[in-house]
Amino acid sequence: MLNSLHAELASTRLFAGVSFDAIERLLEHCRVVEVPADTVLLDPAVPNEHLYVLLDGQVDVHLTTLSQPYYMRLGAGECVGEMSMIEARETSAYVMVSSRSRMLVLTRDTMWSLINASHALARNMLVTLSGRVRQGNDAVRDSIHRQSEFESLAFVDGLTGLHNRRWLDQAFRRQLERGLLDGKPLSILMIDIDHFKRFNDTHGHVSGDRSLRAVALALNDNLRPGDLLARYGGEEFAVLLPDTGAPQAVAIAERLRRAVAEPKAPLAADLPGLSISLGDTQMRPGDTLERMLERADTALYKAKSAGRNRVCSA
Ligand SMILES: Nc1nc2c(ncn2[C@@H]2O[C@H](COP(=O)(O)OP(=O)(O)OP(=O)(O)O)[C@@H](O)[C@H]2O)c(=O)[nH]1
Repeated sequence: MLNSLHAELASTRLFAGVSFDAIERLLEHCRVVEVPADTVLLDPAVPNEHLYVLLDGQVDVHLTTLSQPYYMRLGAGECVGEMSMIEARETSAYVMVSSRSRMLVLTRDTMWSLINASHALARNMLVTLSGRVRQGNDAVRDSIHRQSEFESLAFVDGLTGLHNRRWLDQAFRRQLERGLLDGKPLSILMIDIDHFKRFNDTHGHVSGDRSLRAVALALNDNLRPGDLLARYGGEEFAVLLPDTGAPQAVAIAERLRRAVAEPKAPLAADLPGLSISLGDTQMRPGDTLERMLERADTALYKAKSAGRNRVCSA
């Protein structure tokens, strides 16, 4: 019986390469148990008194609650409960038996006796613990990565893929502060699609969305790498042109207007074309983002009143 157990243990992480002569007597104190599926083996709220070496079956590790998906699934050859055994503390996770399992159960005393009796087992324990630390680090890194993905998603407009108003508020403000310090010129354009309500009413919202994306792409394709573009809201866009004075800003605005009115490769080729109106303004001493946006908006309103599909300056 013991010899067949040795054979099984020899293929586990904890007992790999361990000479059983030195520990045979200690193993006699251990139990091999069968545990049905859905048994909660470890629970952070319940003190743990055992280390389990999985001989057969499968257990799931859940980090926060058992109702959350498992974080890690462990099979034959793995062990659980070693950290709480060594530290004599509560377990750091839940462990639930996910399919009927056979396990060798060690008490804390037996575990320490085994570690004292076998260098190989002590080394295996170190390697196991180091693996747990690495898994912990990986989990932290993944969660930081996911968090930064969520944060960057919070700055992106879902329909057009452009940056959104929240991003604009920060990025434009930062750039304006830099401009005020450097004393270099800086311009802002406000852009609005012409008669977009009529377009939606005539062709439907789905076509409206496609055209909105096509306009966003045309704007993006016709700006320089350092220019900042955002969807301001609805069918309105805003552009910040760093290091750009009035004549150049008007030329860029004109290039954007043409790119939409006379697209080279229209994305929504099956839909009627659209035009945009633009208002531009330049940074003045002591300017604020709000004042610049307001002036650009007033200029845009002039462009609309003057017949649309044109650029007007503040
Ligand atoms: N399809 C679609 N339509 C939108 C979206 N956001 C805003 N709109 C529509 O854009 C239209 C804007 O209408 P208005 O503000 O009256 O302006 P307009 O019809 O473009 O007229 P002018 O600006 O004066 O040329 C509204 O009908 C909105 O519903 C969007 O994400 N998708």
